[in-house]
Amino acid sequence: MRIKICGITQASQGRAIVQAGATALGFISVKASPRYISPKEIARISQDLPPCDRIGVVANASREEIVELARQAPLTGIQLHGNESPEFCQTLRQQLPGLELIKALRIRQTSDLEQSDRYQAVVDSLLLDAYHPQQLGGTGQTLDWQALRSFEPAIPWFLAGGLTPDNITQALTQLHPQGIDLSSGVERSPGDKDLDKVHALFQHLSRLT
Ligand SMILES: O=C(O)c1ccccc1N[C@@H]1O[C@H](COP(=O)(O)O)[C@@H](O)[C@H]1O
Repeated sequence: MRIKICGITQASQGRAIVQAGATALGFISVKASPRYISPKEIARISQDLPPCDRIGVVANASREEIVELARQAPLTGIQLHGNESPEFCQTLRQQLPGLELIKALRIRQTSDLEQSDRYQAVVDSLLLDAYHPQQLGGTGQTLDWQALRSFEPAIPWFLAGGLTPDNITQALTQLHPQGIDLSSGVERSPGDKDLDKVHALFQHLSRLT
């Protein structure tokens, strides 16, 4: 299973998190977020990381802004966390053929899962996050895992939204995503990761396998 820890702002924390077992790190390129990090800083942190996927998280950015982000920072993928349309994703995929595209869907009610049908041919992976009226992400709000049990898209998906070391076992006994994504659940404050929580997460995960 892929394990993505999002909202990295410090090189030493990024390194320690990959050494603990994360397969992917997420960097928030959304200026309104308290976890925002510039492309230059992403490039600096990436220089010293063990091998891992490096995902830039954007929300309602223009194609030009995303292409520029990918030019400045050595990313392996882009997570689209806003209201990007399937057509937008398809064109972006043609512009950035080497990069993984992850489309985040913010789920308010079970019927919102139907949106996924329109994205499966134009992105590499999906990510399900909880809906919040004021915040785009990093909210700490969980999804109704029971309601997701029938979610079986044709492409890989990440479960996100309020996952923590304390609830990950419960989530993964109900659901079998190809990846999980955690941010605020392994933090001391926005952008400052708590390595004790990260290690606790991997302990819980090791008991599941
Ligand atoms: O973390 C942010 O600040 C953020 C801002 C804008 C878009 C996405 C953001 N984070 C994403 O939110 C989810 C879940 O976070 P949490 O575990 O509930 O705190 C995760 O996919 C982050 O990539």
